[in-house]
Amino acid sequence: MAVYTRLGAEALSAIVAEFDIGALVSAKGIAEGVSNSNWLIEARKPGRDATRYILTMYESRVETGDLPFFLGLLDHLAARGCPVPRTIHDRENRAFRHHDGKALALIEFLPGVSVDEPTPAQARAVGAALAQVHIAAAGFGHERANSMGLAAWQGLLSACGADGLRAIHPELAGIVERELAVLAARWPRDLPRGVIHADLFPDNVLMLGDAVTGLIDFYFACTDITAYDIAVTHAAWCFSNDGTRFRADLSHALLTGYEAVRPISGPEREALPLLARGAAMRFLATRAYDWLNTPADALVTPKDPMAFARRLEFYADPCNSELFRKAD
Ligand SMILES: Nc1ncnc2c1ncn2[C@@H]1O[C@H](COP(=O)(O)OP(=O)(O)OP(=O)(O)O)[C@@H](O)[C@H]1O
Ligand SMILES: N[C@@H](CCO)C(=O)O
Repeated sequence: MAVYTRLGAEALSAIVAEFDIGALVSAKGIAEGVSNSNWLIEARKPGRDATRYILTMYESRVETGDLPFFLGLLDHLAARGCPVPRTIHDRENRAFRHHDGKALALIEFLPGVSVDEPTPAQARAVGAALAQVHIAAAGFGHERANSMGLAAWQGLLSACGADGLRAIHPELAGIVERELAVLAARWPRDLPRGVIHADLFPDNVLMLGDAVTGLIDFYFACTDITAYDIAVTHAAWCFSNDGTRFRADLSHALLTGYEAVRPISGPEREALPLLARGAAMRFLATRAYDWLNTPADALVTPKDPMAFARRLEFYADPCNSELFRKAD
């Protein structure tokens, strides 16, 4: 269970008292998520119904210096009608505060559940919501470099070493060497850039039926190639979990939904096959590193790097190069 910090009832009540949300009614640790500690809390003002919130305590993977960017972005997008949670500021109008040396923030609770097996209608809605974020983020005015770009993939994979990669799968070192060389030589430099989510997996999208009710977990958000975010979302949504089965129906729906809100330009479309190889490499790199470096007794089970090696092979196959061509 990913609640790394224990907070007793007194501590939780004291934290809640720093916000103008009434008194604490209930608090429950949330098992999902691996980066931070999260609680679902309820608070009530006198004579009102209880309201739900998410309390997040940032653990070592999130830099406190990045919080003004992440939390400011949520407020910017929410104010422009995007389905993202607002932050609740404390009585001194601060978006985050500290407790026992760790940063914490209170975030609006949004209804919905994460889907395991998306339908085309759901993929379409996610594509549209992603495009809405790309447009709304344009006026945000703050920048954050992508800490998970090409240099980070190279660093993580070289830390794994060829022997480590071969221990995961006999062919993995060869795939990584070949693909990193292609990505380093051909990574686009002149495509439109903006703020991107960079990790829009199904577990970071809350849905009710076919509607997106929440995009969450913006803790990899950064300034990078806008179309790279389409590629990340494509890699995350359009395959079976193990990466063995490509879902053309979800791919078509995701891209169509996106284009209903923000057109994909000719150069962006041309670059998508390569950007998708990069997206697959990004998650292959972090998963391979975690696979080799997570202690056996850790609270979290590492995710399968081969699921993204298979996606990478799919995107690199010239037979699939038509995949991102405009349909219809
Ligand atoms: N604003 C919200 N409204 C409703 N539920 C939320 C909200 N934010 C988070 N959750 C719930 O908490 C869970 C964990 O949140 P989140 O994915 O942000 O955690 P994390 O540890 O930062 O994630 P990750 O490990 O994916 O980086 C989500 O799966 C969701 O169930
Ligand atoms: N969404 C990522 C984990 C967080 O970056 C993955 O599935 O590997």
